[in-house]
Order: sequence, then C-alpha cells, then structure tokens
Amino acid sequence: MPAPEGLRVADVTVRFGSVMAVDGAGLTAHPGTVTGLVGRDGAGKTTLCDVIAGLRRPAAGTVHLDGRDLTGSAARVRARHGIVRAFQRPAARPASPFGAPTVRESVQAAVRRSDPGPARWGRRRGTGRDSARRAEELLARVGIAEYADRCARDAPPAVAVLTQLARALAADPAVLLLDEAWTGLPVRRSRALEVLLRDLAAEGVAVLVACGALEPVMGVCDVLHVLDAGRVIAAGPPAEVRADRRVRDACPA
Ligand SMILES: Nc1ncnc2c1ncn2[C@@H]1O[C@H](COP(=O)(O)OP(=O)(O)OP(=O)(O)O)[C@@H](O)[C@H]1O
Repeated sequence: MPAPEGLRVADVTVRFGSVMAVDGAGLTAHPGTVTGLVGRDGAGKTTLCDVIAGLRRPAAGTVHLDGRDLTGSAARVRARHGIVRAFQRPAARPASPFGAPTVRESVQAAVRRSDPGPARWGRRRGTGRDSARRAEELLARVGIAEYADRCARDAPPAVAVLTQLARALAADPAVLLLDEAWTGLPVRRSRALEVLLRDLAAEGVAVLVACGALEPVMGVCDVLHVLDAGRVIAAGPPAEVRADRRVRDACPA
C-alpha cells in the first residue's frame, strides 16, 4: 500500500475587504514530519490555519488529506478525518452552573467528545480505555499533570497552551495544527514541546506549526514554509530557507 500523502493545501486565497490575507498560498505536511509555517505578524499564518481546519472558507484554493478532497467540508468533518487544530487559548464559554472546569476536566471533556467515527476506524485510539485514564495520560504527556486540579481558566499561560495541546491530542490527530504554540512558554517547556512534537511525528503524525519567527522552529522542523503578505516566498529544509535573502528580509529571526 502506498504511504499516506498527508496534507496538501494549494492556491488558497482569503480576502478581508481590501486586505489580501492569503494570496494563492499552498503547502504540504507529510506524516512523520514537523512542518513550519513562519512569517511576521499579519503574514497570514492564522488565516491559512483556519482554512486548513475548515474554520474559514477561502475565496479560492483546495485542501486534501491523503488524496481526499476536504475543501468544502465543515471543521467537524475534517476533525473526524484527522485534521485537528490546537488553539492558543481556551474558547470563551458562558459561565457553567457547575463552576469553571479544572485542567483535568477540560481534557476529559475533549477525550469524551472525540469519537473517531467511521471515517477513522482502525486508527490508534478506540481501545475502550476510559476517558479518565486517557486524560491522565495526555496530561502527563504534555507535562502538566501537576496542574490537573487547577481551574483551567486561571491556569498560567504555558499551562493553558499545553491544555489546548492535550485536548487536541485527545482527538488522535493525523494532522496536528499548532498556531503560535511557543508563545509564552518558558525555555524548559519549549524544549519539552520540541521533544513531544518530534515524538508525535515519529508516531506518524503530520505536525504543522505556525510561528512568528524562524529561530524557535529551526531545530524542530524538517521543512519550513515562509509566508510574506499571504504568499509563500520560500519552502524547504530550515537551513536552506534561513539562508535565503528574501526570507531574511521578510521574517524575524
Ligand atoms: N477577521 C479579520 N478581519 C479583517 N482582517 C483580518 C481578519 N483576520 C485577519 N485579518 C488581516 O489579515 C492579515 C493576515 O492576518 P493573520 O492573523 O492571518 O496573520 P498572522 O500571520 O497569523 O499574524 P499574527 O501572528 O499577528 O496573528 C492581516 O493583515 C490581518 O490584519
């Protein structure tokens, strides 16, 4: 059987009024690799990630996963096929009569919600382990087990980012999208995050990380795509991309 192709995004265009946020951009993210999407503030990274996750409809462009055209699919359908986005911050929710959830409850809720569905039968999860145990594994995996009983809303920024990552991992992603995951992480946490992303890639996940600067992702990515004003101006191995003069002009180190 041929190896799965992973994520293929082509010719995506998104306009906000007169602003061309993404201008014919494309990228690939293969299983077993960590791919970086780098560009300065406003380059179009978040908008392109939104398009990939199905949270924003582009004016043009296509999104394929393993050869399957998901361009017109809703976010929940893409998630069932394995395209999972880790958000930077928890989504704002109305106050619950049961009080704000703890970090553990937040991850448990994601585990319970992540029914693989027929599209993904045969993938790793779905062994019948209970959600509580799975949540504990995920908390330990992202390194926040000691914060499990803290209120998720009041957790330190680094713990909030890692809680969102644990929630995304609960869905057993084939493609994991991380937007600005390094923001606010202390050095110890960023090193651990790098190791975790490499481990996920080694398990066959296609990891796609968006970052506002080159240096934080140089050591962890196999391939970088650099966005400038919505266009991909360079793509390739990190060292090659960093040496490109257009990249030095367009992207903070
Ligand atoms: N909802 C929106 N309405 C209008 N303009 C928007 C909207 N979202 C993004 N933009 C504009 O689109 C362009 C790309 O924004 P985007 O957030 O995708 O860039 P980015 O590379 O993720 O930057 P940042 O790291 O600052 O989020 C910017 O000019 C931004 O101001």
